[in-house]
Amino acid sequence: MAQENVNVVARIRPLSNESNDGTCIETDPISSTITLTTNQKQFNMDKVFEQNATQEEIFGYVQPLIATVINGIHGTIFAYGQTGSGKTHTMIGSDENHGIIPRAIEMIFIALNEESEKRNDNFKFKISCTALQIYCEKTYDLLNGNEKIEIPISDIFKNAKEVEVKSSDECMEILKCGLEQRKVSGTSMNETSSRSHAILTLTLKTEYFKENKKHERISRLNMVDLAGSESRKHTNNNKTQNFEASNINKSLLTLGKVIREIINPTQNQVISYRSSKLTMILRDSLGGNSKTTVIVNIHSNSKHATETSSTLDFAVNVKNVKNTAILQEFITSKETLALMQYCTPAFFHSQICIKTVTEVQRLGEENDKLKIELAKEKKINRITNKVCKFRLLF
Ligand SMILES: Nc1ncnc2c1ncn2[C@@H]1O[C@H](COP(=O)(O)OP(=O)(O)OP(=O)(O)O)[C@@H](O)[C@H]1O
Repeated sequence: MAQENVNVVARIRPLSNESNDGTCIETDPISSTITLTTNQKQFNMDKVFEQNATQEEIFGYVQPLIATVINGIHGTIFAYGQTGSGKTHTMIGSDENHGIIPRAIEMIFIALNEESEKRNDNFKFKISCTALQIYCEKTYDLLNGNEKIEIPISDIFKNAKEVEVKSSDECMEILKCGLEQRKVSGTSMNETSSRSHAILTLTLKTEYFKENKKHERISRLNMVDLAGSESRKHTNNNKTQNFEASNINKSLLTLGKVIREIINPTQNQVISYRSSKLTMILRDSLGGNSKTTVIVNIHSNSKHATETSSTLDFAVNVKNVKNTAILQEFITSKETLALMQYCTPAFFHSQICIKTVTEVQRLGEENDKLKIELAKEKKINRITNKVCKFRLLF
């Protein structure tokens, strides 16, 4: 269970023609460095994608993370950056030019269907999805058809509507319907500006038998399209948009604060995950049990130099966050499976049961070891008795 840093990749969007002020950065893709030309400050990333990078190239970079989710490890990909920097373009894209989410869904279905064909009947899988939005510090379920019902944050994934999907097309159809409920509005910075953070989660359950043992894996892939930070200087917002922007900025500031707390812990400090809905949901992805990639989207026009600088500061900080991703596998022996027949299916699938099963399995294994030791001891006793009898004869 090795610790691993959050992986951070920068994607520079093409310069917009809002002004002819040129760019505020220089990039070196070989050393993955971005230099802010206003103060020559250098920022080191794990990878830098320049303006002409395609959606395929970006997806190619996150493919290994998706492969690990397919193999039973939790994963998170999230896009961070100022408004209009290309987060939704990167995560969702358009019908003609798919972003990470539709490509990831397709990859997962292809991989699991192939595995299923390869192993004949000895491989089953189930995929389900949830879609949430955090709008003005309230969490809503994008799949329940009623955007007005706020869902309680305590155990959010249990409270969210989870829909089982049988194909990538079905999954995309459902998520698209959900995303249509998302709060979006036209601002002076972006005609289709997201006013909420969207969190789409796929849960993958796979099972197969090996050496009379059932191997079950349950992993989650969180794909997050954050709302973008906004500077009042560059927007011409109405009252509602200003209220939304201040909530977005507040939750992004909390995200930054939590990250600074994780990387610079002080004695007895409790990380303030609970200070915002976003950090509560991303808790496992930042300093927890997940493999995480953050894509920082950069709007490099010179007039956005201050926002670009703060995005790059965020990138450098989040790169120092360490996660410990653990294989989410439950192995059950034939004996335990037999025992489980006495449980109701609901009980069987509950967390409690999984814990009980793991405990029963652990005790079973301990029992097997004890039996072997006992057998060895009996054998030694028999030999000792024989030696004693033999000695008595002489
Ligand atoms: N790499 C890119 N190549 C081509 N067009 C891009 C790229 N990145 C962004 N755009 C375009 O810029 C506009 C704004 O992008 P997008 O909506 O993805 O920004 P955003 O960061 O999600 O903004 P917000 O935070 O306001 O929702 C869109 O029209 C999008 O198509």
